[in-house]
Amino acid sequence: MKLSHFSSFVALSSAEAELDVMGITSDSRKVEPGFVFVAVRGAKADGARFIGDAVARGAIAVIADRDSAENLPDVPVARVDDPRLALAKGAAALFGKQPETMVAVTGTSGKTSVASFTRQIWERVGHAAAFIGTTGVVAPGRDEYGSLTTPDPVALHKLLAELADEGVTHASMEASSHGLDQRRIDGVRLAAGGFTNLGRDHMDYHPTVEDYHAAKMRLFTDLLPKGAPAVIFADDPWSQATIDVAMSAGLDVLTVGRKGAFLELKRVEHERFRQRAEIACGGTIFEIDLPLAGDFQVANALVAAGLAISTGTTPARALLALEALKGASGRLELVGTTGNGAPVYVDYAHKPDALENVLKAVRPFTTGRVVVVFGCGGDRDRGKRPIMGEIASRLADVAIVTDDNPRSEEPASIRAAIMEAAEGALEIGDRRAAIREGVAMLHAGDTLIVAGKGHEEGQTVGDVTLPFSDHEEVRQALRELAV
Ligand SMILES: CC(=O)N[C@H]1[C@@H](OP(=O)(O)OP(=O)(O)OC[C@H]2O[C@@H](n3ccc(=O)[nH]c3=O)[C@H](O)[C@@H]2O)O[C@H](CO)[C@@H](O)[C@@H]1O[C@H](C)C(=O)N[C@@H](C)C(=O)N[C@H](CCC(=O)O)C(=O)O
Ligand SMILES: Nc1ncnc2c1ncn2[C@@H]1O[C@H](COP(=O)(O)OP(=O)(O)OP(=O)(O)O)[C@@H](O)[C@H]1O
Ligand SMILES: N[C@H](CCC[C@H](N)C(=O)O)C(=O)O
Ligand SMILES: [Mg+2]
Repeated sequence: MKLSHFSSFVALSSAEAELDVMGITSDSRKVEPGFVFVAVRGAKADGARFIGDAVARGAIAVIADRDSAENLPDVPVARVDDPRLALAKGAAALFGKQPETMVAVTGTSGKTSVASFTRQIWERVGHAAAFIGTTGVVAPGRDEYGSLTTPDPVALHKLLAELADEGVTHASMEASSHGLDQRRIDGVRLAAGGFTNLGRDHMDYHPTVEDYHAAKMRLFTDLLPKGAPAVIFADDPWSQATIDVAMSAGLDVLTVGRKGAFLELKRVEHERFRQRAEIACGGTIFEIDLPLAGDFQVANALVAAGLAISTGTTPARALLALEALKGASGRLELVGTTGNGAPVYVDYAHKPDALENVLKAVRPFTTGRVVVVFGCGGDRDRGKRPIMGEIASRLADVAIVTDDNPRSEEPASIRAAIMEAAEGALEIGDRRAAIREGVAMLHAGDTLIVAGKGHEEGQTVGDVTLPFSDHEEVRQALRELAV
């Protein structure tokens, strides 16, 4: 491809426009001959420092910040206001294809669930559909474990082009606040966007909750074309602010939930492992049997149905498809029950609102005690630790505080920060031992939630990620208890 394909977002001389581009990256270590290197300022380093390295490895052109003051190398350097945006646009131009209908969902909690549900609805109605998010990539013939919630633009556009080549026509993805802030999806052509809710998260990255909300709002203000559908959960404290932003951006605002106008939740009857919902859409009432536990899953299902309907699926087919939904791995997932019938769930609540919701969700079906095993990640928002400690001790009968990816931090000090506000909690650092203790104490009528790691397959201590699965540990503990 000629560099001239980049001319809509970088100024190029006629000689530069004729250069052949073989690839694009913001990581000098990944540069191969013929690549364009984009120097971005990161959280840890300034990419401009690596321009020399990139050129030595064969970069034929560099895109950099207007004010990066590095010595200029012997290749053309295009100056832009926003190198991350240029990276996203460049990756989109270079890979050139994506599934025709794509939606993105943002919000503090529920993104993985909504994006997964949307894919399942599309699949059910006969589309070749993909999911891209925290748990990885799911598409016809693919089920891959993931790392970032929103992949970096180069990985993302490479994947989207592969999916399009494989015949995938529909894709739903998660838009994390990091991803939106870092322009990771600015090159994606989106048909619709979704919003679930806003709570405390990533306060290590965003200075204030307003800044965090604004980062999420880029989906509506900067990424969706005017008139595109914005499916917004209506019952969250941040719903109105989000609706206002989407309205001002000229989007077609479709609200869902008890206060929803597009999909109105009229009534829900909860059972332990399923719920029956009455949903009004365009004057018709649909009665839907949702095979999932947890109030919040009704909200997630409504946002997903809204996304599917607003991109062409009929309401009847989209809502009927909810009856066959499977929960995303590790989201209030029933992994087993003890001999005396106490259920054990694995859940991904690693932030305050999620923990609060999941503990409240199981209470109505717990005649005995709610037991929770949880921790907080190292090198992440420290402020959430006592908040989650307080929530666990208030909403669970037994809280066991353990380790969850301590990373570079001292595990005991993370636990101490949680314990400070977790009155009466037990502290068992070793997560395996904590899960065994939680399982062993269950009586008939109790419920155990193992929270924080969900689908994860490792425990990161220092720089090392050791294999670890809450699913596997729960199964093992249940087996041991049975003998
Ligand atoms: C804080 C953060 O978001 N960092 C992401 C960001 O890195 P960065 O730009 O800040 O990188 P940096 O290390 O400061 O380096 C600056 C630049 O110099 C380059 N460099 C560096 C060294 C070198 O030798 N040569 C070189 O060119 C780097 O490639 C980079 O372009 O951009 C990178 C490429 O997209 C990401 O891989 C990286 O994610 C890190 C690994 C990460 O842990 N991110 C997490 C916090 C994250 O993004 N989480 C969200 C939300 C999760 C959720 O709640 O669901 C997600 O979407 O996953
Ligand atoms: N709509 C919701 N409202 C509140 N809590 C929710 C909601 N949906 C899910 N949760 C809780 O949040 C956890 C994570 O859910 P999910 O993975 O769908 O969200 P996410 O936004 O993708 O999270 P992450 O940003 O961590 O990837 C669940 O295990 C559950 O505890
Ligand atoms: N995407 C989130 C996931 C956190 C999961 C939890 N298990 C932890 O390690 O803190 C993050 O990287 O902050
Ligand atoms: Mg997610």
